[in-house]
Amino acid sequence: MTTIMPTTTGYLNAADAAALDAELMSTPGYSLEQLMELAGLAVAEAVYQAIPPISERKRRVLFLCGPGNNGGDGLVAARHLVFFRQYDCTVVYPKRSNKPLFVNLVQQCVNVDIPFLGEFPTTEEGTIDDTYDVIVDAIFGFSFHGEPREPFATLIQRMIEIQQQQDDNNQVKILSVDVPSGWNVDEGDVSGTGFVPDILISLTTPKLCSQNFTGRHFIGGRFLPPAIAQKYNVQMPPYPGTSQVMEVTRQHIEDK
Ligand SMILES: NC(=O)C1=CN([C@@H]2O[C@H](COP(=O)(O)OP(=O)(O)OC[C@H]3O[C@@H](n4cnc5c(N)ncnc54)[C@H](O)[C@@H]3O)[C@@H](O)[C@H]2O)[C@@H](O)CC1
Ligand SMILES: [K+]
Repeated sequence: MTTIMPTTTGYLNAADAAALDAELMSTPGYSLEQLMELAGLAVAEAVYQAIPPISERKRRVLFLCGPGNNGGDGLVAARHLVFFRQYDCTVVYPKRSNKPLFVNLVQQCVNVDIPFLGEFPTTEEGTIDDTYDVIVDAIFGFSFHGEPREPFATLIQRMIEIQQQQDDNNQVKILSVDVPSGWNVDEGDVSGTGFVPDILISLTTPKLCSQNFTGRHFIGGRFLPPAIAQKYNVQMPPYPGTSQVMEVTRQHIEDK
């Protein structure tokens, strides 16, 4: 893991995360397409670092994509991982947005032969398919509130079932994008789903819910202008070289 200096980020609550996002896209600023492309590239890079390629075969990656921009980050990441070459990606995208941005992102995935499913894949015997190396949870991000509704509640339940049926080796890793889906953005798993990902990639800066997260934690989103960072009292981590992500520890995040 890269060691970082104690110049690092704090935690953002849901309201500030949404305000920061809006500010990034205020005029003149970034477009949503730009930010999503960079966010998705960071997610792909985090997958690559956490579950690196192996020589025997391609890694299998299952993306669970929700109805909003968190799901869009997943669509972008799936495409980038295919271009990284050692990964086979499958996308579960049950509630497709008809906005042009999302229609295009889906088509870009189809163009690189990524299969799309409407629900969590099962085996020929009808059991849950747990033969993936990694599941990317891109269901809900910082705009999630309340209790998860269907069909996404079932997707979250499937991730929990896969974790429960694994032995200590934990073959299938689960990587959540920005917020573990089903968690309250400020308070964490208050509805008691029991879902805890192995890996989290926080975009721009960690959200409050990740304060007690003890798994591997990456930060991505290398696009924060200094004035906005200062306004929200957050800092970009010192990303190494050309990397879009940086792995951090809880202490790094809190040592402001
Ligand atoms: N600031 C950043 O760094 C960027 C953030 N992006 C991503 O955008 C995300 C936020 O995107 P959005 O604001 O679109 O929101 P989300 O993707 O968090 O989710 C919103 C969607 O979920 C639905 N929803 C909310 N609560 C629900 C519930 N209880 N049951 C079922 N459905 C529910 C809403 O109706 C809406 O369709 C971030 O978390 C991040 O992943 C990137 O795409 C762009 C850059
Ligand atoms: K998520």
